[in-house]
Amino acid sequence: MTATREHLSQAIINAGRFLYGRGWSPATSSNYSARLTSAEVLLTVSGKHKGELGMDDLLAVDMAGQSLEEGKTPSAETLLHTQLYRWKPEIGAVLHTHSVNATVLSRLCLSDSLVFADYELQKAFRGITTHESQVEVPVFDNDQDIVRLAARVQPWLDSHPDCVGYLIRGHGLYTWGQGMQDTLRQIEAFEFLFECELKMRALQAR
Ligand SMILES: CSC[C@@H](O)[C@@H](O)C(=O)COP(=O)(O)O
Ligand SMILES: [Zn+2]
Repeated sequence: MTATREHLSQAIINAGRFLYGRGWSPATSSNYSARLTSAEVLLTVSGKHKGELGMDDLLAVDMAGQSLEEGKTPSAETLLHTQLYRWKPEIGAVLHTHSVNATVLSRLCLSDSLVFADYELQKAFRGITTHESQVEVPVFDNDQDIVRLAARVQPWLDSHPDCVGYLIRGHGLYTWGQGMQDTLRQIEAFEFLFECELKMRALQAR
């Protein structure tokens, strides 16, 4: 195993323990990846418990999402990862989670996107320097056909080069960053904003 692969594998395993511990990757849900080279991505295999990942629970895929390792099945959502690495060469890690708050908020949102504004924590996202900004998060309808879902995500990415993440309705969150630490910070920031938004809505409904 190369030093890069070993290092990235450990980063993914650690991320899984953290995200499962926070309750954001329950019941084998979620998938995680990191860029190995310009042509290959290290990704979780399908169906494993994400709090108990081992070195063997990761595999390399090419940028078309094809497995490069016999006997291992890549995540069912591989294409949603590889499309992000193809979209921006600076992306080094992608995390997909299934928190309760992401699931509930995405179901409450009847429009095509959520907009966060006036939260100081927006500055946790790459490129944002003030609360006086807007973070728009698109919400795509869920689809078991991942090719079709990826095809609906792509035009949004192409027309929103500053997009920092998206929700899939009733399903979960995708976000990305230059490295695993950036991406974990964005997951935490999203989860904070989702919880604030749900609390605000609950109080306003009284
Ligand atoms: C346990 S249900 C969640 C899955 O359907 C899927 O959405 C998911 O996130 C994990 O799929 P996986 O194939 O293990 O990467
Ligand atoms: Zn999922």
